[in-house]
Amino acid sequence: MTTPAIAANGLRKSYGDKVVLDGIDLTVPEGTIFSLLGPNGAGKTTAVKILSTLVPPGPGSGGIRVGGHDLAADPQAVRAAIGVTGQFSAVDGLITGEENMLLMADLHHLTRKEGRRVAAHLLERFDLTEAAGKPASTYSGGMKRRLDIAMTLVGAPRVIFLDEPTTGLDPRSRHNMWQIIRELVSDGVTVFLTTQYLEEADELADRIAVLNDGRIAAEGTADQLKRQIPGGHVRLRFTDPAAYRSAASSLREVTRDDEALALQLPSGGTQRELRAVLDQLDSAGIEADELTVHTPDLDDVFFALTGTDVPTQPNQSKETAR
Ligand SMILES: Nc1ncnc2c1ncn2[C@@H]1O[C@H](COP(=O)(O)OP(=O)(O)OP(=O)(O)O)[C@@H](O)[C@H]1O
Repeated sequence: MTTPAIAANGLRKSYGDKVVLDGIDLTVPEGTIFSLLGPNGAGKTTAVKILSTLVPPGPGSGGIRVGGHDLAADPQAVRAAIGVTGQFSAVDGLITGEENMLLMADLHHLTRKEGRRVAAHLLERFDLTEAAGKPASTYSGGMKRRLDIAMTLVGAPRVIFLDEPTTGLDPRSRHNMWQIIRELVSDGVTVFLTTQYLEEADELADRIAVLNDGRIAAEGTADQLKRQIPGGHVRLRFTDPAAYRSAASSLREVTRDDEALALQLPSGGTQRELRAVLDQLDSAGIEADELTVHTPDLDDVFFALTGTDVPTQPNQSKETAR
């Protein structure tokens, strides 16, 4: 097995009396996307700051290795192996996109010629060549995020921390950013992603951890997390109130929504379970006007594990119409 890109044991951090991280373990294999989810204030940014050497871990934390280096013994080597973008953007609005890139090249001690080559290549890759000569303050939100990532890549990091990279972006820019993140990973980079958008974690992450009350409440692939919680059901909708009432009284274990003339029957969503529901409806002579299958999604997981409201979501269909 290869060495993980990130391995943290018993990560702890408190601010005053407030315990933010209460001993969490994180392991991220190389070349994968790991997503840390959690409600506002759960400690996601704190975890990123510790792993990227911006703040020290709390006393009692176990060992932390990032990019193959021990964070306590060799923070310099960790810094050289990582890139961080997100809530604390490095983009300087007063200078142009290209000047921002060249500044990064200087910081990484590239020669003038090499700096220009790398900057031009990355500006092109992130579709910023045309805007390269304009002050970054004139860029749209999506362009600034792209510039920020391009600047991070000047140092050719092997591990990238993306702290809420798409917050505030419109759907098209969000999808562009997802594509960029996928390309980074296909180049072998490891991505540690924090996000408020469950759809984003579902789309991108190989593994997801849900942070709540200072601890990891659950960890796994999106599918594994969804399987951990109940919530699958079949929903039947009627237009005729009499048909609705008759179905409601002849079916067992249903949840009624009298206003919408809809009934909900628990069902795991497998073909076998769905067939059982259909057989039950046939034998009771029930014909609904609409039947939809609902399988638990990450919203349900988040709600079940953190007991908080689901964060703001882009439009997301929870129902699979049949
Ligand atoms: N420097 C600090 N001093 C005191 N408290 C802090 C400091 N930094 C963070 N906190 C507190 O630690 C908790 C976790 O903050 P953090 O920013 O890590 O959360 P988060 O999960 O990233 O939240 P969000 O999604 O809102 O960005 C919060 O209650 C925050 O107020």
